[in-house]
Amino acid sequence: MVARETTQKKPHVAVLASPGMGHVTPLLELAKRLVVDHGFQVTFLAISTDAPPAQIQLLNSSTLPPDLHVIHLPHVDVSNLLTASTGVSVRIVLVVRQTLSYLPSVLTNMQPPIQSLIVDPFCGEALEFAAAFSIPTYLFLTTSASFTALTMYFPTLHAQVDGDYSKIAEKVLVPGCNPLLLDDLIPGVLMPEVLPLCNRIPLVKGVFINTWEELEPVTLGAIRKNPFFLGLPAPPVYPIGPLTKGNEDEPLTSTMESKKMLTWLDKQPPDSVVYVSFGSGGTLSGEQMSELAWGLELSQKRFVWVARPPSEVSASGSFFEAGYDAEGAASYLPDGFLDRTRERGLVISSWAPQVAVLSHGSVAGFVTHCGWNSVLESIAQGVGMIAWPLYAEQSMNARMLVDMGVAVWPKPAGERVVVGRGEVERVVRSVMEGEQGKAMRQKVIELQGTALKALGLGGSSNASLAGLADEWRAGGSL
Ligand SMILES: O=c1ccn([C@@H]2O[C@H](COP(=O)(O)OP(=O)(O)O[C@H]3O[C@H](CO)[C@@H](O)[C@H](O)[C@H]3O)[C@@H](O)[C@H]2O)c(=O)[nH]1
Repeated sequence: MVARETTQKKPHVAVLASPGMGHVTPLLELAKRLVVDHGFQVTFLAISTDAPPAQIQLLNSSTLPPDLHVIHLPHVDVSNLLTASTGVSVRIVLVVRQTLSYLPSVLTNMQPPIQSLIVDPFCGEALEFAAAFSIPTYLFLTTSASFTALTMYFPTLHAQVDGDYSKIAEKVLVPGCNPLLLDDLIPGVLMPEVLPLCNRIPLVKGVFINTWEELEPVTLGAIRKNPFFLGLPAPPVYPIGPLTKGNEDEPLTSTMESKKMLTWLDKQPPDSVVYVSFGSGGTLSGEQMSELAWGLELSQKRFVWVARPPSEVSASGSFFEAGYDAEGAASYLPDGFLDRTRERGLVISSWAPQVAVLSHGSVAGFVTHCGWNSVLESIAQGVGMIAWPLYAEQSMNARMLVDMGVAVWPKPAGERVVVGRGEVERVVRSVMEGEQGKAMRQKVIELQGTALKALGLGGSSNASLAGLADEWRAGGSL
Protein backbone atom coordinates (compact mmCIF):
# COMPACT_ATOMS: atom_id res chain seq x y z
CA MET A 1 0.00 0.00 0.00
CA VAL A 2 1.28 3.49 -0.79
CA ALA A 3 1.62 6.21 1.83
CA ARG A 4 -1.26 8.63 1.71
CA GLU A 5 -0.53 12.03 0.28
CA THR A 6 -0.96 14.61 2.96
CA THR A 7 -0.27 18.26 3.26
CA GLN A 8 -0.28 17.99 7.06
CA LYS A 9 2.87 17.49 9.08
CA LYS A 10 3.58 13.80 9.52
CA PRO A 11 2.61 12.50 12.95
CA HIS A 12 5.75 11.39 14.81
CA VAL A 13 5.56 8.29 16.98
CA ALA A 14 8.30 6.48 18.95
CA VAL A 15 8.46 2.72 19.41
CA LEU A 16 10.52 1.14 22.19
CA ALA A 17 11.41 -2.56 22.03
CA SER A 18 13.24 -4.78 24.51
CA PRO A 19 16.15 -6.84 23.17
CA GLY A 20 15.38 -10.08 21.32
CA MET A 21 13.77 -10.93 18.01
CA GLY A 22 10.49 -12.04 19.60
CA HIS A 23 9.72 -8.42 20.48
CA VAL A 24 11.73 -6.40 17.99
CA THR A 25 10.21 -8.13 14.95
CA PRO A 26 6.51 -7.35 15.60
CA LEU A 27 7.24 -3.81 16.83
CA LEU A 28 9.34 -3.11 13.77
CA GLU A 29 6.57 -4.44 11.53
CA LEU A 30 4.11 -2.11 13.24
CA ALA A 31 6.54 0.79 12.77
CA LYS A 32 6.87 -0.03 9.06
CA ARG A 33 3.12 -0.14 8.61
CA LEU A 34 2.68 3.23 10.29
CA VAL A 35 5.30 4.70 7.95
CA VAL A 36 4.44 2.94 4.70
CA ASP A 37 0.67 2.57 4.92
CA HIS A 38 -0.19 5.63 6.99
CA GLY A 39 2.49 8.21 6.23
CA PHE A 40 3.80 8.53 9.79
CA GLN A 41 7.32 9.30 10.92
CA VAL A 42 8.52 6.68 13.38
CA THR A 43 11.58 6.63 15.63
CA PHE A 44 12.43 3.09 16.68
CA LEU A 45 14.30 2.98 20.01
CA ALA A 46 16.31 -0.20 20.15
CA ILE A 47 17.98 -1.52 23.28
CA SER A 48 21.48 -2.43 22.23
CA THR A 49 22.55 -4.32 25.36
CA ASP A 50 22.11 -8.07 24.80
CA ALA A 51 20.91 -7.44 21.25
CA PRO A 52 21.47 -10.62 19.22
CA PRO A 53 23.27 -10.24 15.86
CA ALA A 54 20.03 -10.92 13.95
CA GLN A 55 18.39 -7.95 15.69
CA ILE A 56 21.28 -5.64 14.83
CA GLN A 57 21.19 -6.73 11.19
CA LEU A 58 17.43 -6.36 10.98
CA LEU A 59 17.53 -2.85 12.42
CA ASN A 60 20.46 -1.79 10.24
CA SER A 61 18.80 -3.09 7.10
CA SER A 62 18.97 -0.79 4.10
CA THR A 63 15.42 -1.81 3.21
CA LEU A 64 13.83 0.15 6.07
CA PRO A 65 11.66 3.01 4.79
CA PRO A 66 13.21 6.49 4.97
CA ASP A 67 10.77 7.82 7.59
CA LEU A 68 11.67 5.03 9.99
CA HIS A 69 14.68 6.11 12.04
CA VAL A 70 16.39 3.66 14.36
CA ILE A 71 18.15 4.91 17.49
CA HIS A 72 20.29 2.37 19.31
CA LEU A 73 20.14 3.32 22.99
CA PRO A 74 23.52 3.29 24.76
CA HIS A 75 24.92 0.04 26.08
CA VAL A 76 24.51 -0.62 29.81
CA ASP A 77 26.39 -2.94 32.12
CA VAL A 78 24.17 -5.16 34.28
CA SER A 79 26.84 -7.69 35.19
CA ASN A 80 26.93 -6.57 38.82
CA LEU A 81 23.18 -7.20 39.11
CA LEU A 82 23.26 -10.76 37.81
CA THR A 83 23.54 -13.89 39.91
CA ALA A 84 24.09 -17.47 38.79
CA SER A 85 20.33 -18.03 38.95
CA THR A 86 19.21 -14.92 37.05
CA GLY A 87 16.79 -16.12 34.39
CA VAL A 88 16.23 -14.70 30.93
CA SER A 89 13.16 -12.61 31.79
CA VAL A 90 14.76 -10.99 34.83
CA ARG A 91 17.86 -10.23 32.79
CA ILE A 92 15.76 -8.48 30.14
CA VAL A 93 13.96 -6.50 32.86
CA LEU A 94 17.31 -5.41 34.35
CA VAL A 95 18.72 -4.39 30.99
CA VAL A 96 15.58 -2.42 30.14
CA ARG A 97 15.52 -0.74 33.57
CA GLN A 98 19.13 0.42 33.26
CA THR A 99 18.64 1.59 29.69
CA LEU A 100 15.55 3.60 30.59
CA SER A 101 17.71 6.14 32.39
CA TYR A 102 18.51 7.46 28.89
CA LEU A 103 14.87 7.70 27.91
CA PRO A 104 13.86 11.12 29.31
CA SER A 105 16.54 12.98 27.37
CA VAL A 106 15.89 10.96 24.20
CA LEU A 107 12.13 11.47 24.39
CA THR A 108 12.29 15.17 25.13
CA ASN A 109 14.90 15.93 22.46
CA MET A 110 13.11 14.30 19.58
CA GLN A 111 12.29 16.56 16.65
CA PRO A 112 9.53 16.99 15.82
CA PRO A 113 8.28 16.15 19.32
CA ILE A 114 6.73 12.70 19.53
CA GLN A 115 3.02 12.45 19.89
CA SER A 116 2.95 8.95 21.28
CA LEU A 117 5.13 6.12 22.56
CA ILE A 118 4.48 2.43 21.85
CA VAL A 119 6.27 -0.13 24.07
CA ASP A 120 6.46 -3.89 24.39
CA PRO A 121 5.61 -5.77 27.64
CA PHE A 122 9.19 -5.79 28.92
CA CYS A 123 9.41 -2.01 28.57
CA GLY A 124 6.47 -1.33 30.91
CA GLU A 125 8.55 0.90 33.17
CA ALA A 126 8.85 3.34 30.27
CA LEU A 127 5.16 4.10 30.66
CA GLU A 128 5.78 5.99 33.89
CA PHE A 129 8.61 7.96 32.24
CA ALA A 130 6.34 8.92 29.37
CA ALA A 131 3.53 9.87 31.75
CA ALA A 132 5.89 12.28 33.53
CA PHE A 133 6.26 14.10 30.19
CA SER A 134 2.54 13.79 29.36
CA ILE A 135 3.32 11.59 26.36
CA PRO A 136 0.38 9.28 25.53
CA THR A 137 1.39 5.62 25.50
CA TYR A 138 0.33 2.36 23.88
CA LEU A 139 1.30 -1.17 24.80
CA PHE A 140 2.02 -3.79 22.15
CA LEU A 141 1.39 -7.17 23.75
CA THR A 142 3.35 -9.36 21.38
CA THR A 143 1.39 -12.55 22.05
CA SER A 144 -2.19 -13.74 21.66
CA ALA A 145 -5.52 -12.18 22.61
CA SER A 146 -5.90 -15.11 24.97
CA PHE A 147 -2.74 -14.09 26.84
CA THR A 148 -3.93 -10.47 26.79
CA ALA A 149 -7.28 -11.43 28.33
CA LEU A 150 -5.54 -13.47 31.00
CA THR A 151 -3.19 -10.56 31.73
CA MET A 152 -6.18 -8.26 32.21
CA TYR A 153 -7.90 -10.81 34.46
CA PHE A 154 -4.80 -11.80 36.39
CA PRO A 155 -4.96 -9.18 39.21
CA THR A 156 -8.52 -10.35 39.99
CA LEU A 157 -7.47 -14.00 39.96
CA HIS A 158 -4.38 -13.26 42.05
CA ALA A 159 -6.51 -11.49 44.67
CA GLN A 160 -9.12 -14.29 44.66
CA VAL A 161 -6.57 -16.97 45.51
CA ASP A 162 -4.42 -14.67 47.61
CA GLY A 163 -1.42 -15.35 45.41
CA ASP A 164 -1.63 -19.11 46.00
CA TYR A 165 -2.21 -20.55 42.53
CA SER A 166 -2.41 -24.08 43.89
CA LYS A 167 -5.89 -23.12 45.11
CA ILE A 168 -7.05 -22.99 41.48
CA ALA A 169 -8.84 -26.17 40.47
CA GLU A 170 -7.62 -27.48 37.12
CA LYS A 171 -8.89 -24.62 34.91
CA VAL A 172 -8.69 -20.86 34.82
CA LEU A 173 -11.97 -19.37 33.65
CA VAL A 174 -11.28 -15.94 32.21
CA PRO A 175 -14.74 -14.37 31.85
CA GLY A 176 -16.24 -15.04 28.43
CA CYS A 177 -13.13 -16.84 27.15
CA ASN A 178 -12.35 -20.47 26.44
CA PRO A 179 -11.19 -22.21 29.65
CA LEU A 180 -7.42 -22.39 30.16
CA LEU A 181 -5.82 -25.48 31.67
CA LEU A 182 -3.86 -24.72 34.81
CA ASP A 183 -1.12 -27.10 33.68
CA ASP A 184 -0.51 -24.87 30.66
CA LEU A 185 -0.05 -21.80 32.85
CA ILE A 186 2.33 -23.11 35.51
CA PRO A 187 5.18 -22.36 35.40
CA GLY A 188 5.59 -19.50 32.98
CA VAL A 189 2.39 -17.48 33.11
CA LEU A 190 0.80 -17.39 36.56
CA MET A 191 3.55 -15.58 38.42
CA PRO A 192 3.38 -12.51 40.66
CA GLU A 193 6.11 -11.00 38.46
CA VAL A 194 3.42 -10.45 35.81
CA LEU A 195 1.38 -8.16 38.10
CA PRO A 196 3.28 -4.92 37.37
CA LEU A 197 2.51 -5.37 33.68
CA CYS A 198 -1.17 -6.03 34.44
CA ASN A 199 -1.38 -2.99 36.67
CA ARG A 200 0.12 -0.77 33.99
CA ILE A 201 -2.55 -1.57 31.41
CA PRO A 202 -4.88 1.22 32.68
CA LEU A 203 -2.03 3.71 32.09
CA VAL A 204 -2.06 3.25 28.33
CA LYS A 205 -4.42 4.60 25.71
CA GLY A 206 -4.61 1.35 23.81
CA VAL A 207 -3.28 -2.19 23.60
CA PHE A 208 -2.09 -3.61 20.29
CA ILE A 209 -2.32 -7.37 19.91
CA ASN A 210 -0.61 -9.42 17.23
CA THR A 211 -3.69 -11.41 16.31
CA TRP A 212 -6.77 -11.05 14.13
CA GLU A 213 -10.52 -11.42 14.55
CA GLU A 214 -10.85 -14.76 12.78
CA LEU A 215 -8.05 -16.38 14.77
CA GLU A 216 -9.41 -15.56 18.24
CA PRO A 217 -13.03 -14.45 17.85
CA VAL A 218 -14.24 -15.68 21.26
CA THR A 219 -11.52 -13.95 23.25
CA LEU A 220 -11.63 -10.71 21.30
CA GLY A 221 -15.42 -10.69 21.66
CA ALA A 222 -15.10 -11.23 25.42
CA ILE A 223 -12.57 -8.41 25.84
CA ARG A 224 -14.92 -6.06 24.03
CA LYS A 225 -18.29 -7.15 25.38
CA ASN A 226 -18.05 -9.22 28.55
CA PRO A 227 -19.23 -7.23 31.62
CA PHE A 228 -16.05 -8.19 33.48
CA PHE A 229 -13.81 -6.56 30.88
CA LEU A 230 -16.21 -3.65 30.39
CA GLY A 231 -15.93 -3.00 34.13
CA LEU A 232 -12.13 -2.75 34.06
CA PRO A 233 -10.36 0.57 33.75
CA ALA A 234 -8.78 -0.85 30.58
CA PRO A 235 -8.18 0.90 27.27
CA PRO A 236 -9.41 -0.45 23.92
CA VAL A 237 -7.55 -3.35 22.29
CA TYR A 238 -6.47 -3.23 18.66
CA PRO A 239 -5.92 -6.59 16.93
CA ILE A 240 -3.52 -5.65 14.13
CA GLY A 241 -1.91 -8.95 13.19
CA PRO A 242 -0.50 -11.11 12.03
CA LEU A 243 2.52 -8.79 11.82
CA THR A 244 5.40 -11.02 10.79
CA LYS A 245 8.62 -10.31 9.00
CA GLY A 246 8.54 -10.83 5.28
CA ASN A 247 10.78 -13.11 3.29
CA GLU A 248 12.70 -10.08 2.08
CA ASP A 249 13.41 -9.03 5.68
CA GLU A 250 15.45 -12.09 6.58
CA PRO A 251 18.61 -10.37 7.69
CA LEU A 252 20.88 -13.35 7.50
CA THR A 253 20.02 -15.01 4.22
CA SER A 254 23.50 -14.04 3.12
CA THR A 255 25.35 -16.10 5.74
CA MET A 256 26.96 -19.35 4.64
CA GLU A 257 24.70 -21.58 6.71
CA SER A 258 21.53 -19.77 5.65
CA LYS A 259 22.49 -20.06 2.01
CA LYS A 260 23.35 -23.70 2.50
CA MET A 261 19.96 -24.29 4.06
CA LEU A 262 18.01 -22.65 1.26
CA THR A 263 20.10 -24.34 -1.43
CA TRP A 264 19.50 -27.67 0.27
CA LEU A 265 15.75 -27.01 0.43
CA ASP A 266 15.74 -26.19 -3.29
CA LYS A 267 16.80 -29.78 -3.96
CA GLN A 268 14.00 -31.41 -1.94
CA PRO A 269 10.62 -32.49 -3.34
CA PRO A 270 7.58 -30.29 -2.63
CA ASP A 271 5.98 -30.68 0.82
CA SER A 272 8.55 -33.21 1.98
CA VAL A 273 10.55 -31.45 4.72
CA VAL A 274 9.86 -30.86 8.39
CA TYR A 275 11.58 -27.77 9.84
CA VAL A 276 12.69 -28.00 13.49
CA SER A 277 13.47 -24.85 15.47
CA PHE A 278 12.86 -23.60 18.98
CA GLY A 279 12.95 -19.86 18.45
CA SER A 280 15.60 -17.42 19.44
CA GLY A 281 16.55 -19.01 22.73
CA GLY A 282 14.90 -22.40 23.16
CA THR A 283 17.10 -25.38 24.00
CA LEU A 284 16.41 -29.03 24.83
CA SER A 285 18.14 -31.28 27.32
CA GLY A 286 20.80 -33.58 25.90
CA GLU A 287 18.56 -36.61 26.43
CA GLN A 288 15.65 -34.88 24.68
CA MET A 289 17.85 -33.85 21.75
CA SER A 290 18.90 -37.43 21.35
CA GLU A 291 15.30 -38.73 21.38
CA LEU A 292 14.27 -36.06 18.89
CA ALA A 293 17.14 -37.04 16.61
CA TRP A 294 16.19 -40.71 16.81
CA GLY A 295 12.54 -39.90 16.17
CA LEU A 296 13.39 -37.85 13.08
CA GLU A 297 15.58 -40.66 11.82
CA LEU A 298 12.92 -43.32 12.43
CA SER A 299 10.23 -41.25 10.70
CA GLN A 300 12.31 -41.43 7.50
CA LYS A 301 11.07 -37.96 6.63
CA ARG A 302 13.30 -35.19 5.37
CA PHE A 303 14.17 -32.54 7.96
CA VAL A 304 16.10 -29.38 8.55
CA TRP A 305 16.96 -28.75 12.19
CA VAL A 306 18.32 -25.62 13.87
CA ALA A 307 20.00 -27.56 16.66
CA ARG A 308 21.40 -25.49 19.50
CA PRO A 309 23.67 -27.05 22.13
CA PRO A 310 21.66 -28.73 24.89
CA SER A 311 20.40 -26.78 27.86
CA GLU A 312 22.97 -28.35 30.19
CA VAL A 313 25.67 -26.78 28.02
CA SER A 314 24.02 -23.41 27.36
CA ALA A 315 24.75 -21.80 30.72
CA SER A 316 21.91 -20.22 32.63
CA GLY A 317 21.04 -16.80 31.29
CA SER A 318 22.86 -17.39 28.00
CA PHE A 319 19.65 -16.86 26.01
CA PHE A 320 21.35 -14.50 23.64
CA GLU A 321 24.43 -16.52 22.97
CA ALA A 322 22.70 -19.89 22.81
CA GLY A 323 22.23 -19.76 19.07
CA TYR A 324 25.72 -18.73 18.16
CA ASP A 325 27.87 -21.58 19.33
CA ALA A 326 30.48 -21.93 16.64
CA GLU A 327 31.08 -25.61 17.33
CA GLY A 328 27.47 -26.42 16.57
CA ALA A 329 25.32 -29.05 18.14
CA ALA A 330 26.48 -32.02 16.09
CA SER A 331 28.64 -33.29 18.90
CA TYR A 332 25.56 -33.63 21.11
CA LEU A 333 23.60 -35.75 18.64
CA PRO A 334 23.56 -39.57 18.67
CA ASP A 335 26.65 -41.26 17.26
CA GLY A 336 26.43 -41.64 13.50
CA PHE A 337 23.17 -39.64 13.26
CA LEU A 338 24.54 -37.09 10.81
CA ASP A 339 26.04 -39.79 8.57
CA ARG A 340 22.93 -41.95 8.56
CA THR A 341 20.63 -39.02 7.73
CA ARG A 342 23.00 -37.23 5.35
CA GLU A 343 20.78 -37.87 2.33
CA ARG A 344 17.61 -36.48 3.82
CA GLY A 345 18.49 -34.22 6.71
CA LEU A 346 20.37 -31.01 7.39
CA VAL A 347 21.44 -29.79 10.82
CA ILE A 348 22.61 -26.22 11.34
CA SER A 349 23.63 -24.53 14.55
CA SER A 350 23.26 -20.84 13.74
CA TRP A 351 20.36 -18.52 13.01
CA ALA A 352 18.00 -19.73 10.28
CA PRO A 353 16.16 -17.49 7.82
CA GLN A 354 12.91 -18.79 9.30
CA VAL A 355 10.33 -17.09 7.12
CA ALA A 356 12.28 -18.01 3.98
CA VAL A 357 12.35 -21.61 5.22
CA LEU A 358 8.66 -21.74 6.12
CA SER A 359 7.67 -20.22 2.79
CA HIS A 360 9.81 -22.70 0.83
CA GLY A 361 7.73 -25.10 -1.24
CA SER A 362 9.53 -28.13 0.16
CA VAL A 363 8.56 -27.43 3.79
CA ALA A 364 5.31 -28.92 5.06
CA GLY A 365 5.73 -29.21 8.83
CA PHE A 366 7.25 -27.19 11.66
CA VAL A 367 8.41 -28.52 15.04
CA THR A 368 8.13 -25.29 17.03
CA HIS A 369 8.41 -24.07 20.62
CA CYS A 370 5.23 -22.08 19.88
CA GLY A 371 6.72 -18.64 20.46
CA TRP A 372 3.93 -16.42 19.16
CA ASN A 373 5.96 -15.07 16.23
CA SER A 374 6.83 -18.58 15.09
CA VAL A 375 3.16 -19.54 15.36
CA LEU A 376 2.08 -16.56 13.26
CA GLU A 377 4.82 -17.14 10.69
CA SER A 378 3.78 -20.78 10.34
CA ILE A 379 0.12 -19.88 9.86
CA ALA A 380 1.01 -17.03 7.49
CA GLN A 381 2.97 -19.53 5.38
CA GLY A 382 0.30 -22.27 5.64
CA VAL A 383 2.51 -24.78 7.48
CA GLY A 384 1.07 -27.25 10.04
CA MET A 385 2.88 -27.55 13.37
CA ILE A 386 4.21 -30.01 15.89
CA ALA A 387 3.89 -28.11 19.16
CA TRP A 388 6.88 -28.33 21.46
CA PRO A 389 6.35 -25.59 24.07
CA LEU A 390 9.29 -24.87 26.35
CA TYR A 391 8.63 -21.82 28.56
CA ALA A 392 6.67 -18.57 29.01
CA GLU A 393 3.14 -18.70 27.53
CA GLN A 394 4.08 -21.28 24.90
CA SER A 395 1.92 -24.10 26.35
CA MET A 396 -1.12 -21.81 26.12
CA ASN A 397 -0.28 -21.19 22.48
CA ALA A 398 0.26 -24.90 21.85
CA ARG A 399 -3.14 -25.78 23.34
CA MET A 400 -4.87 -23.20 21.16
CA LEU A 401 -3.19 -24.57 18.03
CA VAL A 402 -4.16 -28.14 18.86
CA ASP A 403 -7.76 -27.05 19.54
CA MET A 404 -7.82 -25.29 16.16
CA GLY A 405 -6.57 -28.42 14.44
CA VAL A 406 -3.34 -26.91 13.11
CA ALA A 407 -0.90 -28.68 15.43
CA VAL A 408 -0.25 -31.95 17.20
CA TRP A 409 1.44 -31.96 20.59
CA PRO A 410 3.71 -34.91 21.36
CA LYS A 411 3.71 -35.97 25.01
CA PRO A 412 6.10 -37.98 27.17
CA ALA A 413 4.86 -41.45 28.04
CA GLY A 414 3.84 -42.14 31.66
CA GLU A 415 6.05 -40.48 34.22
CA ARG A 416 8.85 -39.68 31.76
CA VAL A 417 9.96 -36.10 31.27
CA VAL A 418 11.30 -36.48 27.75
CA VAL A 419 9.25 -37.18 24.65
CA GLY A 420 10.41 -40.54 23.38
CA ARG A 421 11.63 -41.34 19.89
CA GLY A 422 8.52 -43.40 19.05
CA GLU A 423 6.24 -40.47 19.83
CA VAL A 424 8.42 -38.15 17.75
CA GLU A 425 8.27 -40.60 14.84
CA ARG A 426 4.47 -40.84 15.19
CA VAL A 427 3.80 -37.08 15.21
CA VAL A 428 6.22 -36.35 12.38
CA ARG A 429 4.52 -38.96 10.23
CA SER A 430 1.07 -37.74 11.22
CA VAL A 431 1.85 -34.19 10.12
CA MET A 432 3.72 -35.13 6.95
CA GLU A 433 1.42 -37.84 5.63
CA GLY A 434 -2.00 -39.43 6.02
CA GLU A 435 -5.43 -38.08 6.79
CA GLN A 436 -4.45 -36.10 9.88
CA GLY A 437 -1.72 -34.33 7.94
CA LYS A 438 -4.13 -33.54 5.13
CA ALA A 439 -6.79 -32.20 7.50
CA MET A 440 -4.22 -30.09 9.31
CA ARG A 441 -2.93 -28.67 6.03
CA GLN A 442 -6.43 -27.75 4.97
CA LYS A 443 -7.15 -26.03 8.28
CA VAL A 444 -3.92 -24.06 8.34
CA ILE A 445 -4.44 -22.93 4.76
CA GLU A 446 -7.91 -21.71 5.74
CA LEU A 447 -6.36 -19.71 8.58
CA GLN A 448 -3.67 -18.41 6.24
CA GLY A 449 -6.48 -17.09 4.04
CA THR A 450 -8.13 -15.30 6.96
CA ALA A 451 -4.77 -13.79 7.93
CA LEU A 452 -4.24 -12.41 4.43
CA LYS A 453 -7.74 -11.04 4.38
CA ALA A 454 -7.35 -9.42 7.81
CA LEU A 455 -4.26 -7.56 6.66
CA GLY A 456 -5.57 -6.62 3.23
CA LEU A 457 -7.43 -3.44 2.38
CA GLY A 458 -10.68 -3.41 4.35
CA GLY A 459 -9.60 -6.43 6.41
CA SER A 460 -10.18 -6.39 10.16
CA SER A 461 -6.56 -5.82 11.27
CA ASN A 462 -5.94 -3.31 8.51
CA ALA A 463 -9.07 -1.40 9.51
CA SER A 464 -8.16 -1.58 13.20
CA LEU A 465 -4.80 0.14 12.63
CA ALA A 466 -6.15 2.49 9.97
CA GLY A 467 -8.92 3.67 12.30
CA LEU A 468 -6.45 4.46 15.03
CA ALA A 469 -4.01 6.08 12.60
CA ASP A 470 -6.80 8.35 11.35
CA GLU A 471 -7.66 9.26 14.92
CA TRP A 472 -4.01 10.03 15.62
CA ARG A 473 -3.66 12.07 12.48
CA ALA A 474 -6.71 14.08 13.43
CA GLY A 475 -5.08 14.71 16.81
CA GLY A 476 -7.71 12.58 18.55
CA SER A 477 -6.19 10.34 21.15
CA LEU A 478 -2.62 11.41 20.57
O1 LIG B 1 16.93 -19.49 13.85
C1 LIG B 1 16.03 -18.67 14.01
C2 LIG B 1 15.28 -18.56 15.20
C3 LIG B 1 14.29 -17.62 15.29
N1 LIG B 1 14.05 -16.78 14.25
C4 LIG B 1 13.00 -15.74 14.37
O2 LIG B 1 12.97 -15.22 15.70
C5 LIG B 1 11.64 -14.95 16.09
C6 LIG B 1 11.39 -15.73 17.35
O3 LIG B 1 10.20 -15.32 17.94
P1 LIG B 1 9.24 -16.33 18.70
O4 LIG B 1 8.89 -17.45 17.84
O5 LIG B 1 8.09 -15.54 19.22
O6 LIG B 1 10.11 -16.92 19.83
P2 LIG B 1 10.91 -16.23 21.07
O7 LIG B 1 11.99 -15.40 20.61
O8 LIG B 1 11.20 -17.34 21.98
O9 LIG B 1 9.75 -15.28 21.69
C7 LIG B 1 9.53 -14.70 22.96
O10 LIG B 1 8.54 -13.71 22.68
C8 LIG B 1 7.32 -14.20 22.10
C9 LIG B 1 6.45 -13.01 21.78
O11 LIG B 1 6.17 -12.28 22.92
C10 LIG B 1 6.65 -15.18 23.06
O12 LIG B 1 5.50 -15.73 22.45
C11 LIG B 1 7.62 -16.31 23.41
O13 LIG B 1 7.05 -17.19 24.35
C12 LIG B 1 8.93 -15.72 23.96
O14 LIG B 1 9.86 -16.74 24.22
C13 LIG B 1 10.74 -15.37 14.95
O15 LIG B 1 10.38 -14.23 14.21
C14 LIG B 1 11.63 -16.29 14.10
O16 LIG B 1 11.35 -16.22 12.72
C15 LIG B 1 14.74 -16.88 13.08
O17 LIG B 1 14.50 -16.13 12.12
N2 LIG B 1 15.72 -17.82 12.99
